[in-house]
Amino acid sequence: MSKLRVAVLGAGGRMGSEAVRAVRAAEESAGDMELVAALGRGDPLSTLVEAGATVAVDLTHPDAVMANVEFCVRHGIHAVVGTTGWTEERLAALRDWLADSPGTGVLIAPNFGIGAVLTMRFARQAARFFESVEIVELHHPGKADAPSGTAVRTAQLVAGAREEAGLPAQPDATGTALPGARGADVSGVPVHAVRLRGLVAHQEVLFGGEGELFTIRHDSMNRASFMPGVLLGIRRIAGAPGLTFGLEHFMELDG
Ligand SMILES: NC(=O)C1=CN([C@@H]2O[C@H](COP(=O)(O)OP(=O)(O)OC[C@H]3O[C@@H](n4cnc5c(N)ncnc54)[C@H](O)[C@@H]3O)[C@@H](O)[C@H]2O)C=CC1
Ligand SMILES: O=C(O)C1=N[C@H](C(=O)O)C[C@H](O)C1
Repeated sequence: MSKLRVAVLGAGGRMGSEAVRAVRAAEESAGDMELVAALGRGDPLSTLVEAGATVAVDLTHPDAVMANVEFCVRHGIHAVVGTTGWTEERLAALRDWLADSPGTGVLIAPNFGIGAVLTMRFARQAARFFESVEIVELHHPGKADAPSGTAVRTAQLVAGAREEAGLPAQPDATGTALPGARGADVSGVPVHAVRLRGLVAHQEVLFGGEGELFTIRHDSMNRASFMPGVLLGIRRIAGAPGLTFGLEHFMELDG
């Protein structure tokens, strides 16, 4: 079987440099992929074509990711995307590009951490049983966006499950508040973002009912924690044309 020819975009960054290491390590151990390009800011995207990349991993910046993914899709290069910033409008544009490039696959993974994916799944399952829910995400102070893509996705999943179950809006008697004191409202779920030196990537989903609290917490202690998910995405994306949103679709969670 031919090797997957992998390119990493954002290769000089915190996640990108870890992904370069992970792909090289997989090349040594499993031998099913090879790193053919490592692009930093300012490197031309044509390098991907010249290097014959078949899968590109994007770990750049919300301002850069759209142009990168559009280039990949238009050139039939599968993309595994960890970069955040995927609004509904952006996803709609991506679906249009993919419609013009059948056979090309794009994975958007709000979080590559296996435990983070499970957190989202379990939060969705728990949502209908509790009157109240709030999300606290905690990250390193170098993070460009707030709230995190993971927290937004978690809130959307929780909100969807609440709506399906016919739950009313959450109880909250707040009348006066300093702006931001109650967090950001994501689909009716308050999301609070903490930025603190020493943190990597962490999330708590807090559920409350009468006389009962239930907390789901996930901690990524380093960026190596995301790499099994990145490699899973690289290995699966060529067999999944179109848009896959969320690593859970490659994890056989219902099997
Ligand atoms: N899905 C997941 O599991 C994870 C996602 N992320 C996301 O990945 C993204 C990157 O995070 P970090 O590595 O912490 O950021 P970072 O700032 O350390 O690295 C980003 C790198 O991308 C480079 N860059 C910017 N524009 C570029 C372009 N057009 N082409 C090539 N390189 C470009 C920058 O120079 C920098 O080296 C963020 O959106 C972050 O939220 C981060 C951790 C896990
Ligand atoms: O910027 C980060 O660090 C992370 N970004 C992703 C997000 O916004 O959810 C994933 C993880 O939380 C780390």
